[in-house]
Amino acid sequence: MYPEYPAPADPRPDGAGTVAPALETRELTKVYDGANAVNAVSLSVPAGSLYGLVGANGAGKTTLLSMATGLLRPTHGSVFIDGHNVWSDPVGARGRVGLLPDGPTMSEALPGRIALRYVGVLQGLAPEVADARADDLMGVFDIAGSADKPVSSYSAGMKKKIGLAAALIHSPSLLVLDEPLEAVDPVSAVTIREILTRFTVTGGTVILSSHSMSLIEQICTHVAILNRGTLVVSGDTAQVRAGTSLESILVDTVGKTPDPGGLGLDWLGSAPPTDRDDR
Ligand SMILES: Nc1ncnc2c1ncn2[C@@H]1O[C@H](COP(=O)(O)OP(=O)(O)OP(=O)(O)O)[C@@H](O)[C@H]1O
Repeated sequence: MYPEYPAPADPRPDGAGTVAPALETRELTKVYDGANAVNAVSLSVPAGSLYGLVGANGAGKTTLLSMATGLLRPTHGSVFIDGHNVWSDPVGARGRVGLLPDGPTMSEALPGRIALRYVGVLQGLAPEVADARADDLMGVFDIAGSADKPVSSYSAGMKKKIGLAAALIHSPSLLVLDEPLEAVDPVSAVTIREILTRFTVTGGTVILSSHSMSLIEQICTHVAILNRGTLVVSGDTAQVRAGTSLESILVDTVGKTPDPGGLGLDWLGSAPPTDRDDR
């Protein structure tokens, strides 16, 4: 069940003449132990965009995406998916989303094909449709050979792929992916990138978090940079880059460019310990 959360005072209309963003967060905030993990983030993800979310470790990406998809209760703020409030209209909002969370996505005791069928049926598909789509997806992601093995036996990259298959199986309009290419081999990464690009060409929207600046620069139409929970910049990727690289913008934003001579690790490179005197 979804936690109760008050509807915002002025929910965004989805009415005639208005194209609602695929995802919109307004003043979204999460406080942990008195500190803002996410700090009043207002983000608008246009329908049909491939939106990258970047930031250093602990910047708040997972927390933001978890709140945006109704998995985590915000301390403050609101979220709309295709104009539907995630908290006051969870059925209208959540069915439109395919989510690849950071962590386990399904019962890992089940064989891959059965796990996918289970997810598909839970999403409202007829069992035979879920079976057919599960086979299609496992084929595309090159894990069909492991369809009858328990998901718990899959490698990290295979788990990522079956998680992505689970996110896609009900043909959502919005894909929310936390680090979709983490641990995925380069060949499979090309396939996933093609799938995501094709998904947006056919009208879908993707928001993904990644530490791969080259991935974001190559496939994302839009990008947002988070730093310590705060949205630093967002918009069209080329405009955000402004002729430089995302990596240098991120490093400048975080402000921790290491001085190679000043890391305080002078002992690194010294001879390893030999026999200890006290042995
Ligand atoms: N359940 C929790 N309890 C307390 N603090 C948390 C919890 N989850 C996250 N945090 C804190 O919130 C901040 C943001 O964490 P989050 O996981 O969203 O960052 P991230 O950008 O996804 O990081 P990474 O790139 O390392 O995955 C961090 O300071 C983290 O320690």
